This record gives sequence, structure tokens and C-alpha cells, in this order.
Amino acid sequence: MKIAIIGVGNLGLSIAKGILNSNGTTSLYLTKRNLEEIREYDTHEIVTLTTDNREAVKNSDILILAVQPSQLEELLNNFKDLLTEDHVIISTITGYSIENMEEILGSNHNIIRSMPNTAISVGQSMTCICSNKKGEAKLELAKSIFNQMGHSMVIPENQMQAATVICASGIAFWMRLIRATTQGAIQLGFDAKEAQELAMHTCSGAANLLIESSSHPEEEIDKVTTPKGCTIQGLNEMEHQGLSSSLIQGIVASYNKISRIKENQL
Ligand SMILES: NC(=O)C1=CN([C@@H]2O[C@H](COP(=O)(O)OP(=O)(O)OC[C@H]3O[C@@H](n4cnc5c(N)ncnc54)[C@H](O)[C@@H]3O)[C@@H](O)[C@H]2O)C=CC1
Ligand SMILES: O=C(O)[C@@H]1CCC=N1
Repeated sequence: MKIAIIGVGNLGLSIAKGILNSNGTTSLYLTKRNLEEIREYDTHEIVTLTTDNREAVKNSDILILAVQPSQLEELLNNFKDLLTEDHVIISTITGYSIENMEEILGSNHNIIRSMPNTAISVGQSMTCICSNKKGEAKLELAKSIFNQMGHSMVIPENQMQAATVICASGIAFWMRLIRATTQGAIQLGFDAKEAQELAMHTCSGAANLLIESSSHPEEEIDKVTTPKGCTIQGLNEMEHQGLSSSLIQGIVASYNKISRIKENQL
């Protein structure tokens, strides 16, 4: 696979790290206006750094677009004459619809929209993807790329904003929960470093327990809650204070915000 990441900022760099840690890519172009910040990637055998997006497009089959929404239109216009029907264009750009990309590129290209999260840099992204009509034939290819960097799911485009909240913003939500658990552990006597270690590995274990066993969270909770024990005491107190409710309300507030912002105006 010959891949180009166009616009290597925060997310683009996370994706680049994920690709470099996985197999199957024979050439990786990384483009950015100022290459200084990514100069160290020059040492990788398969990597070419360039400020020239047209060079990257000509030499790649799969184009992963990771610029800011306001930069996309100019970017597409800059290289659209070089696109062939075989190129697979994967946009990571929040809020920029397939319809609007087709208005610039036409519908005869493989256009895929993806919503990864920043855990892609460690090969653990939950990535949602959808495509235009022509791109449907390339969805398996897109899935196989993102599955090497975590887990992926094909969804209808009208669920993309909800997926942004759960998966992309979700990283921030889970970080805050890990941080709060860390603060609790410090209050119970662990030093800050130990406390974070305990919190993050317990979080990772809980998620993996569900992924590996396919069981329901409440089934696993039942296994831990000794009658009259400390777990149920803690859990019930958290719920009295509104734990589940505040999480759900936060998710809905985030979704309401993203829904108020018209696609293309994020
Ligand atoms: N899924 C997720 O977790 C997240 C997704 N996003 C989406 O990802 C996209 C990128 O976000 P960030 O990485 O945070 O932005 P960023 O601003 O860090 O990165 C954009 C990069 O594109 C480069 N760039 C701009 N115009 C260019 C051009 N014409 N040619 C080459 N490079 C160019 C900039 O120099 C910059 O390095 C956004 O559209 C955003 O909506 C953003 C944050 C989280
Ligand atoms: O916070 C935001 O609006 C963007 C979208 C997903 C992650 N960051």
C-alpha cells in the first residue's frame, strides 16, 4: 500500500505513528507546510517528507486527509486534477460531508469519511467509517487499514457526528475518568505515579474484559460486588451523586453542540 497523509498535525501524526507500527505499507508520504516538527520521521525507510501535496498524490494510492476543515476546500482544489478513479481518498475531517467533497471532486472517486481517535498513535483507535457510493467497494480496504491501528466499524454517514462524540471526544471523557480515579487513589495514600498506574491499567483491564468475554458490564459488576461489601457501597454512592446520569448528560450536551454546528462549519 502506498499511503499519503496530507496535513500532518496532531491527528495526522498519530495516524503516521500507527501506520509505522503496523505492516503492509510500502511507501508513506507525509505532507505539512513546515516540515521541521516532523523531520525525525525522515529516518524511516518508507517515509518521504514533503511540502508538495501534488507529489504525494502522484506517488500514492491512498490519501488520508488530516487538515483543518477550513483548509480542505483549497487542498482538494490544489490536487483534484491528479486524482484517478483508483485513488482512495480518506478524510478524517470533522463535519465535512461526503456530499461537499463530491461537489469539489465529483462522484466518480472513492471517497471515505473516517472518524478515528488519537489512540490511533498506539494502535488502539476506535474508528468509524462511511463512504460514497463508489467508495463502498473500498470499505473493506479502509477497514483493514484502520483495524491494524485498533478497531473499526462501518456506519451510515448520518451517525458520524454521534460517533465523533463517543469515539473522538470519548478519549477526553475517559481521560477525565482516569484522572479522577487517580486523584481518589492519591487520597487513599498512593503517590501520584503509582495512582495513575493503578487507574489506567484497571481501566484497560475492564475494557479488555468486556472485549474478550463479550459479556455485559453489569455481569462483570455482579462478580465484583460482594453483598454488604465495599464495591456496592462505593458504586451506590457514585450513582447517588449522579455518575451515570452526568456521563449521559455530558454525551448528549456534546452531541447537541456538534449538531448545532452545521456540517462544514465546525
Ligand atoms: N478524530 C479525532 O480525534 C480528531 C479529529 N480531528 C480532525 O482532524 C483534522 C486535523 O486536526 P488536527 O490534527 O488537530 O489539526 P492540526 O492543525 O494539528 O493539523 C493540521 C495540519 O495540516 C497542515 N496543513 C494545513 N494546510 C495544509 C496544506 N495545504 N498542505 C499540507 N499540510 C497542511 C498544518 O500545517 C497542520 O500541521 C481536523 O479536521 C479535525 O476536525 C481533530 C481532533 C481530534
Ligand atoms: O472537540 C472537537 O470539537 C473535536 C471533534 C472531535 C474531537 N475534537
